[in-house]
Amino acid sequence: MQLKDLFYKIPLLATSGSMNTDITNLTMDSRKAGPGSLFIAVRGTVTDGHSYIETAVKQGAAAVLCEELPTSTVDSVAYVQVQNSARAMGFLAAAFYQQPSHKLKLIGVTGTNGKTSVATLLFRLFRALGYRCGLLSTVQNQIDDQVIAATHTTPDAITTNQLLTQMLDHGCTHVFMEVSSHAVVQERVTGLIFAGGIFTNITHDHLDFHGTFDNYIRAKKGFFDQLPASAFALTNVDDKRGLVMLQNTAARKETYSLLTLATFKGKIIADSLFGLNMLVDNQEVWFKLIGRFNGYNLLSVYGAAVLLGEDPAEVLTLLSGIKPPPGRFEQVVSATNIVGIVDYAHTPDALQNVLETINGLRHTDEQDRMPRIITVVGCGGNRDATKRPIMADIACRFSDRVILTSDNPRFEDPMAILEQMQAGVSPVDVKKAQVIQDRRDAIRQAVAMAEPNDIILVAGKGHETYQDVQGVKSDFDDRAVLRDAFLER
Ligand SMILES: CC(=O)N[C@H]1[C@@H](OP(=O)(O)OP(=O)(O)OC[C@H]2O[C@@H](n3ccc(=O)[nH]c3=O)[C@H](O)[C@@H]2O)O[C@H](CO)[C@@H](O)[C@@H]1O[C@H](C)C(=O)N[C@@H](C)C(=O)N[C@H](CCC(=O)O)C(=O)O
Ligand SMILES: Nc1ncnc2c1ncn2[C@@H]1O[C@H](COP(=O)(O)OP(=O)(O)OP(=O)(O)O)[C@@H](O)[C@H]1O
Ligand SMILES: N[C@H](CCC[C@H](N)C(=O)O)C(=O)O
Ligand SMILES: [Mg+2]
Repeated sequence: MQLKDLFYKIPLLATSGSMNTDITNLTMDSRKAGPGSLFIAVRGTVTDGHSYIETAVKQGAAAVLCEELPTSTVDSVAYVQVQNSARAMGFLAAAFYQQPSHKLKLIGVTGTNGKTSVATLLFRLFRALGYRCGLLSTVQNQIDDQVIAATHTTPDAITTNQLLTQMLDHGCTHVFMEVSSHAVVQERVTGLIFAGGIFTNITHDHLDFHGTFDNYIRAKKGFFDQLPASAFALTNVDDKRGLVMLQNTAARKETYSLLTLATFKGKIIADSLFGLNMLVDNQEVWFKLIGRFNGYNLLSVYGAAVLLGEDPAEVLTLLSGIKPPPGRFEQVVSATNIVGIVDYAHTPDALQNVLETINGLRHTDEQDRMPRIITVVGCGGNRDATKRPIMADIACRFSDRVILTSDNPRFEDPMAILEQMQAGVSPVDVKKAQVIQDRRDAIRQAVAMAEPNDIILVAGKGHETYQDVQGVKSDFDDRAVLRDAFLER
């Protein structure tokens, strides 16, 4: 494709060299640039892509897109200056891959918690309805049965358009993707045409990146602001910010609620360790998912499916048979009936929801003993530090015993993270909490402490199969560690 054909919707500030230059690939990483590449220089959080323009050119890049033209240029290379390269990259990537998002129904899910759950349920539901589908999620990307490892919750614009093209080639008609707040701010979803957007909820997270909660809200809202009039925007009106999200959207506004009037109305009849019994638009249904928060997820999935033209009764029948995604309230039960629950709760709200659910589900046993809740939890390094003391406090308030441990420390000192968590434990709860830095030892200790019928919540890593320490990812799977600890007991 020629360079000039890529600039649909992008105002150009200046150009040098030939706009007829042939472009065979796009990259924002100089290390991947080569002959035929258009290197896009993006200003990042760690470094500035503009510093690598010369390297990319030396490696053979055919053209450069940047916000600031370099002082010395190479005659055989084309240079294009734009106001915002990250934004331009969104439109360029869509143009380079010939607008794959226009040719299928792309649904985006945003919110602090529930994105993976909702996107995965939609993917499974639409496959059960007989469609070929694609999924872009934290756990994995998928084209029907083909699994493609995910590096991010929302991939960059080039990867997304490339994956959408593969999905189209496979015959996919529907694609469900998570839209993280980082992705909105970094323009990773710019240039995509969505058929629908779903908002789950917004609570404390990522304040390291967004600075303030208001900025975080604005980032999420930015996704709805860019939806076209042909799309639907489906929001949770029980969330304080549910309607704010839709304030400036051109899309058709639709709502769901467990508490009030809405386009899609649900009510929880019963919540047990075996699933949820709900009324959805006055139809009684049993679902395999657990917890009130999953009532919201299921309702949004139902609403989106109906908005996409599916038959409500058929949707409910199929949805009632669908299992939760991996690492979300996943149970591992010991031979002596100690109930292990592995859950991806890595925000204060998610942790509180899961613990409230567990508290609501436990009953006294035959000996009239109330099962204890033992929580093993940590917080990730190089991520929002302000959630650490809050999560430790929540763990203690809603559990009988707590073991604070490492999550993915990344490049931080694990003990420093744990000290910040400990600072949140209120004096009345100090006796409940202990620190065991090594996550395997922490899980083993929880198992050693547990008696039959007790519940061990291992929170924060869910489906993850590694632990990231100093940039090195070693094998680690909470579910496997728990299973082994049960066997060793
Ligand atoms: C904080 C953040 O979002 N960082 C993302 C961002 O990186 P960055 O801004 O730090 O980039 P940088 O290292 O400063 O580099 C700037 C530019 O120079 C380029 N470069 C750099 C070095 C070089 O030698 N040559 C070169 O060309 C880089 O390719 C880049 O284009 O852009 C990169 C390329 O798209 C992402 O891989 C990277 O994700 C990092 C790995 C990350 O951990 N992101 C997390 C926080 C994230 O995005 N999470 C959300 C989910 C959050 C949630 O909702 O829970 C997600 O969507 O995954
Ligand atoms: N609708 C919801 N409301 C509140 N908490 C939820 C909801 N759905 C799931 N959770 C909790 O949040 C955890 C993460 O869920 P999920 O992976 O679906 O969220 P996510 O938004 O994709 O997270 P991430 O930002 O990491 O991609 C779950 O393990 C559960 O504890
Ligand atoms: N998408 C979230 C996942 C956090 C998961 C937790 N295990 C951690 O590593 O902090 C993030 O990137 O902040
Ligand atoms: Mg996710």
